[in-house]
Amino acid sequence: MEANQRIARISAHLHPQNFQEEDRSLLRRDDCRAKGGTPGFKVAILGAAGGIGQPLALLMKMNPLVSALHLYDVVNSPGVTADISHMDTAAVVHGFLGQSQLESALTGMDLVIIPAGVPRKPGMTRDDLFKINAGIVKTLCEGIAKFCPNAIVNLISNPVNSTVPIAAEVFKKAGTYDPKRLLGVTMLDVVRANTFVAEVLGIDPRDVDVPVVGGHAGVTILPLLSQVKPPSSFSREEIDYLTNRIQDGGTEVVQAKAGTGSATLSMAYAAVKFADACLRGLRGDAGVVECAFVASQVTELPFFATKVRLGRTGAEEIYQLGPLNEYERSGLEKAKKELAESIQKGISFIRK
Ligand SMILES: NC(=O)c1ccc[n+]([C@@H]2O[C@H](COP(=O)([O-])OP(=O)(O)OC[C@H]3O[C@@H](n4cnc5c(N)ncnc54)[C@H](O)[C@@H]3O)[C@@H](O)[C@H]2O)c1
Ligand SMILES: O=C(O)C[C@H](O)C(=O)O
Repeated sequence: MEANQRIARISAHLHPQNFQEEDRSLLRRDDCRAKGGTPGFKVAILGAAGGIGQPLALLMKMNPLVSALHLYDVVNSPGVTADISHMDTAAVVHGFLGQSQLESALTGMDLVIIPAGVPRKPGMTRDDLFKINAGIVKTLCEGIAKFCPNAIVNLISNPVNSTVPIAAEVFKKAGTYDPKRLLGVTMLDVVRANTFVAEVLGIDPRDVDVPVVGGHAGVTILPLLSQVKPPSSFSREEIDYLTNRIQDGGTEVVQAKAGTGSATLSMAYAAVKFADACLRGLRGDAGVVECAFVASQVTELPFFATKVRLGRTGAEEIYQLGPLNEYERSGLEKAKKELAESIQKGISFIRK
């Protein structure tokens, strides 16, 4: 490559506002070249300049499985890109600003993570975000269907119980839908559940595994405390305390942030934990199992969060719920009632 081409390539990914059509082929070639020669996956973050997007970009830049990291937003992506790109880790970082650069941001991606959209303020439910976020998710998924239809999608934008059905409908309309590749991110519920259960048991949260099923809002978040690992028993008081705290974890943060947003740092941690599991699955690692909100036949609902096995093609196996106690069976009925409405709301938004 000529010296002037090398400079143009560097300039194009540091200053996405100056991005020219002819830069595209240079960027593609650059994406194929992981610094240090390590092969890896290409990952895009849509909403990369936001409260979740920035720490998520930081942590993905540190992930050795990532060779190219595309940071897309409608504002501020040049600054975030310049900042993150100075980290001396292998992933090559490119920034993309605004709808006209969505194609370049998405082309060739293996994994697309979507934290784009508005967060809650105190007093709001996640469903109150539907009005704004439904349209954002629709537009971004139309881009994915066009420019990287085979990518795995990790959808974070709320209300997840509705945005995942929206994404599915967009992909169906475009003829690109593969349920295995569309995953609603519920990992933060598991991260919280592991932490709160570990506090009660007085053990290291890294040694705890709590399956959290259902969906990602209020009563639809259903921790299965009877299936906690290591096997543990809880008093009725502890079960009530843990179930409520896990279901209200998001609200706890929204209230503490007092109008400035919702969980961003713990969410970025959870998103990276989940994205890393997806990438290990894509690489062909065996036994990668995490909870996610996916198309499912575990209940009568078309989508449901359970443990899934992640493989080369996405969510390759959806696990059944396992034995539930009376408390969990009653929680499941409440969860399904609310979930059914949220799922239908998402589907109707596209089919209307
Ligand atoms: N699934 C979960 O567990 C979970 C956890 C926390 C937050 N969330 C949700 O994640 C979303 C983002 O939260 P946040 O705190 O990062 O919000 P934020 O407002 O800080 O950031 C959102 C970013 O999205 C960008 N954006 C808006 N429209 C866009 C578009 N059309 N294309 C690309 N980018 C666009 C904004 O410019 C902003 O940078 C919210 O909907 C929030 O409720 C989900
Ligand atoms: O609670 C929110 O609005 C954000 C997110 O869904 C969370 O669980 O923290």
